[in-house]
This record gives sequence, structure tokens and C-alpha cells, in this order.
Amino acid sequence: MIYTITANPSIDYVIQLEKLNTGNVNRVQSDVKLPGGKGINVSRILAELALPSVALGFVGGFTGQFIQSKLNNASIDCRFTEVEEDTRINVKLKDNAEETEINGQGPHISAEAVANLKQQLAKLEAGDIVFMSGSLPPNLPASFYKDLIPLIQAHNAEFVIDTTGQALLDTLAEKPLVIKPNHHELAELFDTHFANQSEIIAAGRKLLDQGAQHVLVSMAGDGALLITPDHAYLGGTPKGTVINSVGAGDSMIAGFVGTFAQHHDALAAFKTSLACGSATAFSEDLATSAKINELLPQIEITQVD
Ligand SMILES: Nc1ncnc2c1ncn2[C@@H]1O[C@H](COP(=O)(O)OP(=O)(O)O)[C@@H](O)[C@H]1O
Ligand SMILES: O=P(O)(O)OC[C@H]1O[C@](O)(COP(=O)(O)O)[C@@H](O)[C@@H]1O
Repeated sequence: MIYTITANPSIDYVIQLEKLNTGNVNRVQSDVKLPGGKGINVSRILAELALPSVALGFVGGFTGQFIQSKLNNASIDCRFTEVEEDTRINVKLKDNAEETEINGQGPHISAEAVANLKQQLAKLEAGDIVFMSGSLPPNLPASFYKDLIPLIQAHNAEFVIDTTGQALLDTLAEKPLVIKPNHHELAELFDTHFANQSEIIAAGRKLLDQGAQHVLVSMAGDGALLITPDHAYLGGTPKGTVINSVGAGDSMIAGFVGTFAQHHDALAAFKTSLACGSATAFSEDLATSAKINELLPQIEITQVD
């Protein structure tokens, strides 16, 4: 079973404007409210791939209820821990020129709620995969996800952590199943700017050396690289119109983890991950199975090293 942990879920309130005029009254052209947060996005994409998952994390108030009802409608097994304060609302402002995101802080998480989540992990079984990602509510320690790793590994389960900076480096020795920095995040890890693809591949290999089992480097509209100790593969993006790229990264990692869990074939998993990422970028909400299947045959992968 794949478990997703979203410590700080959100309602993503996506607003389309012609032109954002700060300091003035703006009228929206269209708006949509979506269940959000990185682990939740992964569970939603897995459901589109017809793969079951269990969504864990903390939700509260009317916003938390909205998320649970949306996930129930998608037949996702939600086992969230209830907290007293409301789950946050993240505002995504999109005008014809750019996307601006305003992400909330999130509710207080009690010690009891944390203990409940840890008890849930006691039921893990060998071969399960636990996906952890997204920001932490303000009162949780920065080490929150890292501290869960021993609880996961005690059951011979695998983990995936989608984070950045030192927090990512700190988990590599524990052998995450896959990591997916985007190329900007990868450059920041090494305090550098990449001049060419070979430098990206070399940096990715350093993360393999430090313990990551698979390294994906996403590059938005330029696709992604799958870096292995011996080879590197470039996956392109299919033709399409970008509508809303929020959640493209989560979709990519969901596609990889879901397919890898089934077939243990990293290249097949890479192909699905590329279709999922672009299918989300080409949709208002996250990708649907129909959109993923439409794009899959268009994904081309080339060995570049
Ligand atoms: N503009 C786009 N056009 C086509 N595909 C995209 C676009 N943006 C993202 N994707 C797909 O989604 C993947 C993840 O997007 P990216 O923006 O790199 O991740 P993140 O959101 O984590 O920064 C990309 O590697 C690509 O496959
Ligand atoms: O937990 P954070 O870092 O505030 O991010 C949460 C936001 O990221 C998302 O999960 C989307 O993430 P990506 O665009 O990186 O895939 C949104 O659904 C959510 O609003």
C-alpha cells in the first residue's frame, strides 16, 4: 500500500484574473476551489492511475471537511487526524502574465494528533511506501518528516520525501526511494548555476552517491531527467496548452512512485511520471486518467549519457 502524509493540507483557491492590480479592487474571471497539499495531490493522481492509497495527515474545521468530502468523492481512503483549528486556504492568483501563490501557515497540531499519526505508522507492512511532503504547520519541528523515517523503516517499508535544501540532504543516507528536485532546487543544493545538462547530471549523481535510490530532476516545460549511476535519460513534454501548473511536481512524483511500485521498472515509471506532470500542467485541476492516457504515447525518452 502507498501512504501519503500531508502535514499541512490546503484548499487551493485558484483565481483567474485578466490583470492583477495590487492596491485596487480586482474582479475574477473564474475561480475554483480544490483539495490541495502535496501528499493529497499524490493520492489524487494515484487514484487516477487506479492505484489505491491511504491519505494521512492533519485536517481541521470546515476547510478540512471540504477536503475530506472531495477525497471521499474520489474514493480515496482518508484517515486524517482531526485538529481543532481550520485547515489553511492557499490562494493561487493567475493573470495573463504570471502566477502568484499565497500559501497559508496552517493550524496548530497538538501532541495527541502527532501521537495518533505515529500510531498509524505502526500498522505499516514490508513493501509499503510512505510519501511525505509539503510545508509543516508552524508548531511542528523542522525535523518532523525525518523523525518519521525510523518508524517507517522499522516495518521494512520504503519512504519518499519531497523537500528541498538541507532537509532533503539530511534524508539521503536513509535511502529514499526517489527524490525529485526541480533544476533550480538542485542548483541551490550545490550553491551553483548549471551551464549545461552534463552539470545537472553530475549533480544528480552526487545525490545518488549520498543514498537516493532514484533521482528525477524536473525542468517544467523542458521535461525532466532520470539519472541513474550508469545512464541518464531525458524525457520531453508533449504538445499542449499550459492551464495550471500547480501540482505538476506532485503529479510527476505520484506517477513515478505508483508505476515503480507495480513494475519495479524505472524507465516505465519515468514515462508515466512525465505524462502525469504534463497532464496536470495542461488541466485546470490535477490530471485525469483520460488526459494522462492521451499524453502517454507522446512521451519520448532519450538516453543522454
Ligand atoms: N509548462 C509545462 N509544459 C509541459 N509540461 C510541464 C510544464 N510544467 C510542468 N510540466 C511537467 O511537470 C513536471 C514537473 O513540473 P516542475 O514545474 O518541474 O515541478 P515543480 O512543480 O516540482 O517545480 C515537468 O518535469 C514536466 O514533465
Ligand atoms: O505545503 P506547501 O509547500 O505550502 O505547498 C502546498 C501547495 O503545493 C501544492 O501541493 C502544489 O505543489 P507543486 O505545484 O509543487 O506540485 C498545492 O496543492 C498546495 O497549495
